[in-house]
Amino acid sequence: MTDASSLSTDVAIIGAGPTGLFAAFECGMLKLNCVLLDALDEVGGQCAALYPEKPIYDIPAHPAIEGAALVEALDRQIAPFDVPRLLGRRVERLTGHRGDFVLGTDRGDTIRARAVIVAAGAGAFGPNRPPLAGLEGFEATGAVQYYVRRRADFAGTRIVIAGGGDSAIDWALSLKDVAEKIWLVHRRDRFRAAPESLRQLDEAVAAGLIEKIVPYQLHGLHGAAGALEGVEVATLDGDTRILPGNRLLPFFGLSTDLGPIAHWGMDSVRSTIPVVPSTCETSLPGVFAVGDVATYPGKLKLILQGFSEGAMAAHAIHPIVRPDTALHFEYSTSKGVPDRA
Ligand SMILES: Cc1cc2nc3c(=O)[nH]c(=O)nc-3n(C[C@H](O)[C@H](O)[C@H](O)COP(=O)(O)OP(=O)(O)OC[C@H]3O[C@@H](n4cnc5c(N)ncnc54)[C@H](O)[C@@H]3O)c2cc1C
Repeated sequence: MTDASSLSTDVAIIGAGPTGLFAAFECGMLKLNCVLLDALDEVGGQCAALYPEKPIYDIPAHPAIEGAALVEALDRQIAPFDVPRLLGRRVERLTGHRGDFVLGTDRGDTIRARAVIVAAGAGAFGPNRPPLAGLEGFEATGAVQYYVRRRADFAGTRIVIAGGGDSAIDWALSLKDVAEKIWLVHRRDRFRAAPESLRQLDEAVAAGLIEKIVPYQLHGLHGAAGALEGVEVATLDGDTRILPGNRLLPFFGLSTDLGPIAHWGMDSVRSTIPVVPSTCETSLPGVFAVGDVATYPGKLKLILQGFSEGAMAAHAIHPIVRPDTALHFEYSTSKGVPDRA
């Protein structure tokens, strides 16, 4: 849906990442109507926008599934419920109270909802960018990128990868099969990643497929008109060298920002929203939070945890929307899912 401007629903779900999509399924199973809203033009949140080709290994019953494939499967799972979606719209305003909320988007849409699920993940997420002179010009041509959407785009390139965590190492390992050369730059001698990744990194370094550049940090970019010809790196003592890369992939983490959500009156702590662990209700009655944006003691920012939070929130919302109908817990049956082929 692209031009709807006024809608009424049982549940408004802000964020169509993996947990927002699955929360829509759980609402559907309980016969609660919902609407999905997302600031991005496509569903899937981080999985679609940041790592569509990266395998995910910790989704139950999927030994490995790529980000895009997971999103496609979640989307197929909610298809029977015909959930309206307002994409490319950022929710800016939330007013009202438990049982009667009004949401407003930056495109002028108005959505009335009896309950709200905030599945906003990292909020307005973006990469932490290195402070290098002339960076924008190289970003504009794609010589500097922060995500790998298609490995094929890096075929035959000479890539400088910067960072010392899982993303830097995983992408170095993944791209070594297509790139001409990979340098892995880190300001410390030691990398912090899963033991198996570190083992594979040692193997690739020994085989000459990846060259570790440590302890160095990014210092400058060389080239003209957006064409990268070299990446200058420096030690803390000021020794410099130039790596003749034509692509730079800095992996310095994501900066997170709740954006407008921070002004809706809910308690928040460092870009997350504390919730009651058994229901996922926030400090604002009738507003629930699930997935990466939700926090409570023991919270793991994993997709599988977001799925279970979506189920808990949907069950907690049922009495708000259907106060006169008792909810008898049932296992999933075809009864709950309309028109499944
Ligand atoms: C490189 C990488 C690898 C990862 N690998 C794994 C892994 O192997 N296993 C795993 O479990 N997790 C992994 N994760 C983490 C996983 O992607 C997140 O836990 C997951 O995406 C959280 O889902 P979510 O739906 O809560 O939020 P998100 O995926 O962040 O989606 C939130 C959505 O909300 C939207 N939004 C935010 N604010 C608004 C607003 N005001 N109005 C409208 N829309 C809004 C955003 O546009 C976004 O689309 C990885 C993350 C990264 C970056």
